[in-house]
Amino acid sequence: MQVVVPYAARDPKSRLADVLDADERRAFARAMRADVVDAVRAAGGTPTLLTTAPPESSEDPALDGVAVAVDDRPLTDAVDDALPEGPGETVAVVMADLALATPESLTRLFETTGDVAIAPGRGGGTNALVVRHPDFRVDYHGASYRDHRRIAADASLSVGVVDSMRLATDVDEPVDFAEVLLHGERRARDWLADAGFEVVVREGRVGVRRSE
Ligand SMILES: Nc1nc2c(ncn2[C@@H]2O[C@H](COP(=O)(O)OP(=O)(O)OP(=O)(O)O)[C@@H](O)[C@H]2O)c(=O)[nH]1
Ligand SMILES: C[C@H](OP(=O)(O)O)C(=O)O
Repeated sequence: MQVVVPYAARDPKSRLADVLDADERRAFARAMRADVVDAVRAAGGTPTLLTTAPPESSEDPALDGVAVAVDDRPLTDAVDDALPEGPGETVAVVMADLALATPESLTRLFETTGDVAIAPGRGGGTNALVVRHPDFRVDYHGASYRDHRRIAADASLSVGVVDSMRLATDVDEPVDFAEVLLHGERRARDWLADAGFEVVVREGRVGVRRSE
């Protein structure tokens, strides 16, 4: 399966700016991206990094052999351009900030039937998609899960939904670090741990703190 992995290269993960400086956000975003690319490959997918700017050649050995498409238009336009253009084509879209994605969870997504299969994100977004029909188009940001269901319904397309904690967890805000530290198994978890983040329980609630 062809799998597009969108990646915002210029100022990644701006909502983490309160806890990570710009270099750290870039490094953490790359760690998540590497985990996603590995998981896609292990699930039998062929990843193409859809990035707003070309990676520097020495930037990331995890991208060795990965096709790169540079498109600096907004996310929706860039992804739309990568979707199936004719019958019989299938393209998946898996966001680069799914730090908990595993080969097993992606295999479930890839095997979910429907003209469109959607893995919703917590908070109303769309973390991953499989598109098997040329009439489907994306509309990201906001309540994009609802918007994507509506777009599919308007085009009389069938929709499968994947109920997956791992695919529902995109890392947008510092509170999401707890999920990565608790459930992550690879680079993104190690990056946070190396940067001094740890899970804390305060008044019965799980949070994170960074050691000095
Ligand atoms: N190619 C491409 N990818 C994007 C763009 N905007 C976001 N992405 C990627 O899409 C996924 C979801 O992005 P968001 O969480 O909405 O945005 P973000 O840039 O990662 O983070 P914030 O700056 O905190 O909003 C991530 O993998 C991003 O790297 C874009 O304009 N173009
Ligand atoms: C791309 C966007 O991500 P979010 O901003 O919800 O993390 C969405 O899922 O529509």
